[in-house]
Amino acid sequence: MVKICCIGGGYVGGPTMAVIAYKCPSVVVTVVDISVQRITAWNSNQLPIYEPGLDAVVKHCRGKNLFFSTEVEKHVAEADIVFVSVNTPTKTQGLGAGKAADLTYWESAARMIADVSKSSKIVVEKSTVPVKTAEAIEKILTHNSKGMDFQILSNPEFLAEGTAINDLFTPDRVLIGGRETPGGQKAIKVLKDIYGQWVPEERIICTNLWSAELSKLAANAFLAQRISSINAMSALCEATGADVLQVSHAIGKDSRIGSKFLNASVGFGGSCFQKDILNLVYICECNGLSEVANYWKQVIEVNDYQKSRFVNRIVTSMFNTISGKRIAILGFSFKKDTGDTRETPAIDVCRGLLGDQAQLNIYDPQVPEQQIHKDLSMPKYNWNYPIHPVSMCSDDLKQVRVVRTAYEATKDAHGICILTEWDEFRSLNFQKIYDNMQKPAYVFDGRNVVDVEKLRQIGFIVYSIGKPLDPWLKNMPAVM
Ligand SMILES: NC(=O)C1=CN([C@@H]2O[C@H](COP(=O)(O)OP(=O)(O)OC[C@H]3O[C@@H](n4cnc5c(N)ncnc54)[C@H](O)[C@@H]3O)[C@@H](O)[C@H]2O)C=CC1
Ligand SMILES: O=C(O)[C@H]1O[C@H](OP(=O)(O)OP(=O)(O)OC[C@H]2O[C@@H](n3ccc(=O)[nH]c3=O)[C@H](O)[C@@H]2O)[C@H](O)[C@@H](O)[C@@H]1O
Repeated sequence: MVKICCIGGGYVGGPTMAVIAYKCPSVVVTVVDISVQRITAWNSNQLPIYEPGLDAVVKHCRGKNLFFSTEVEKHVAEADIVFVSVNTPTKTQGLGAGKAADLTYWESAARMIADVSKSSKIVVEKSTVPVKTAEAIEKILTHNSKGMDFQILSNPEFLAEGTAINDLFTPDRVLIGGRETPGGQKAIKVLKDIYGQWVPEERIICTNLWSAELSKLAANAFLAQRISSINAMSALCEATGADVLQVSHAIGKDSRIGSKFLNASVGFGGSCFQKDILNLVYICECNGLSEVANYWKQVIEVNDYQKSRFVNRIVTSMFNTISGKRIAILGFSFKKDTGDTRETPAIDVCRGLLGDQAQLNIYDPQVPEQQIHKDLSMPKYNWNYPIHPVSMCSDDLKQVRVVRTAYEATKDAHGICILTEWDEFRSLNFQKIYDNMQKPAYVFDGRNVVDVEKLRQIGFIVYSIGKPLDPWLKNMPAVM
């Protein structure tokens, strides 16, 4: 019986291992984490992450062939295959600060594997890492191997939050990179046989280690680039009277371009796009490829521009002052169907509004109040100037109220900002909301979820990213 241990029970480790256990009943899977709180939650009815469909998968296997434990060393020692799915955030200090990946957690996991192992193992990079990380990990493991054989595989994860279970059940592809040696190829086959229990063979791509590592960074860079491209177009649409929804529909019909991932928005968020592109930029710079680095950096510059453009729109639309005005923030997570707020555009938008002295009523169906306060009060690292993190003034933070419904958030507000595309925002009773707001009442839709014409008929002044401007906004001074 194959024993798998996964170090790191986060957004990737938890769902990925749950699905392997579900699809491979003969494999015993144990997820280990140093966070007692997370493991306790995995063993409870309140899982540590909100992900549609995850509860059912976990309940089906937990206690049978899926286990969650804080006994990290014991389970690593017993495993045949060790997945490493620890966090790899952007470095905030020292060499490469603001861009390079911080591999502290990864390295300590690798050293621990070397220390506690008493048998040969396959070690799988599940975390997203800089290309050539496997080489460093190999060195750590082989220098401490005591004669055991460690094969390193790169098996990056492509799931997206909010659709993780579906993505894992029917992945577009599974990527496995390994050494081109007999030992490396044998290890690839072991992992391929596991995925092969539910993923069709033609969807399992096997490459060398460096291609697998780089493909993960490249995939995220290409995806984020599409969003920055359509967001750049959204600014031009607003300036010219074109409609970004019509433009994305028209270009997406070209099968070479394709229709997915062309939704203009207030900006992309999430724990990975910015981090992985910065990492790519750093690797390019280290390899002397400054033109390539600058090209990818621009994807993030446009994303930052889109967030500040949105804040500027709000301020100028409201007579250039939002001081003391109450603004309802609908949605705080970085996308719908997740409670994750890492790098959510809502943080930058809220900080921008608070910096202009607004009062905020924030509502999100999945993000707890304490998380919102934590996110807004944390010093903000600017990736260009990482050594000067900016903190919010504590008086500004006192202007934040977290509420429990969209109706509560919008009561007596001057304006509404929609920052996450939660389905429930599409079916709100906007007439009722309008009646309870200050006038003129504004809606700033950062996700193109509302019916602009319908809201204008009710009486709202509506701004929707990339849509033809409301006559009210056209007469306001230029904002960029
Ligand atoms: N979040 C996502 O949707 C995706 C993330 N990734 C990548 O997967 C990796 C993990 O991401 P997330 O799961 O989102 O991170 P996360 O922060 O949710 O989870 C990481 C977990 O690792 C644990 N950990 C850290 N060091 C440890 C150690 N030495 N021993 C045991 N546990 C340890 C932490 O306590 C934490 O619970 C990252 O490299 C990320 O870039 C890849 C694809 C999708
Ligand atoms: O490496 C990772 O962490 C993952 O990053 C993304 O997944 P995720 O960040 O969970 O979610 P996405 O659906 O990609 O959305 C990211 C951000 O882009 C925004 N977005 C997405 C699509 C779009 O058309 N427009 C747009 O603004 C979303 O609202 C969200 O803020 C990738 O889609 C995954 O393939 C990858 O595994």
